[in-house]
Amino acid sequence: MTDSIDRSAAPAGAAPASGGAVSAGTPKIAIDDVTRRFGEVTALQQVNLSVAENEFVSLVGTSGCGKSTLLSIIAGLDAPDEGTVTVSGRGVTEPGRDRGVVFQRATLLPWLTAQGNVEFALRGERLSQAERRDAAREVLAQVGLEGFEGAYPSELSGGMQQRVALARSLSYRPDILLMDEPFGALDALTRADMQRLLIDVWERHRITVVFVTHDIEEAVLISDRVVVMSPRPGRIRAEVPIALDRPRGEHSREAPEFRAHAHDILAMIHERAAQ
Ligand SMILES: Nc1ncnc2c1ncn2[C@@H]1O[C@H](COP(=O)(O)OP(=O)(O)OP(=O)(O)O)[C@@H](O)[C@H]1O
Repeated sequence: MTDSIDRSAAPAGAAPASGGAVSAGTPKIAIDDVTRRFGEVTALQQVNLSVAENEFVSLVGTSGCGKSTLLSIIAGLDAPDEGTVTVSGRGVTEPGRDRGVVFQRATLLPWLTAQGNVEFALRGERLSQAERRDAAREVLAQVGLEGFEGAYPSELSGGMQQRVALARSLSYRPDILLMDEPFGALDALTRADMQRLLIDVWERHRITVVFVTHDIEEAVLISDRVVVMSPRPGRIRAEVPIALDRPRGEHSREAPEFRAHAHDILAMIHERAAQ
């Protein structure tokens, strides 16, 4: 559990860190008292977090506060030493096609085209070759890659490669998208394009997203809720519901609430880092 000092220190507008109480209804993702240690390092200590269906939640915090570890545990790529994670009411023990994962590097298969990479992800589905081809084309079009189906990864820019990675994860229609700094390696303009794309995809698919980022403005722009983590040991410091109208876009940055949220979250991170 988050300690009482953390709760009382949360600025106005920040909900105290908590378990299932924040999200209404049955949580899509429930993280209960999760602890993960790597030798002497406690990457996560008794972390509690609920994510509602269709919610967009970002994890922010200084380097080493356990964001990637938490995401890996939800993905089933890592397991907690203590505590439980459930997705749609079922305990997570391994990766599954209900959860798509997008990392900072696109990790595409270099010998396959964009189309081939998406089709490869669909190989486990019961689809005819024609259905697989059509499904891949459709999802590539959704991420703005119409006309680039035949391009190989080496022929695509970093942003386009990330679009293919996103298409690949969306192709098998997961309930949940887990994204670890997916735009971290992109230049500022491409990053802004990708943020717009992700907002569009999320609004269209109404998928549940957990998104790790170092960029606080990015988190505020796209999230329903920003979870602020603190390091050594990794814990949830506060949960900040983002009071910005949707649909979001560049105009959202002009809203006074945008500045206020970004300011508050930055203050929380720095305050903790200085301790
Ligand atoms: N496989 C591992 N073996 C040993 N230590 C690990 C391992 N994975 C993570 N850690 C440690 O656990 C802590 C949390 O790491 P994690 O990568 O989850 O943090 P993070 O918040 O995602 O950091 P960053 O923002 O730099 O990616 C760090 O101290 C890290 O060194």
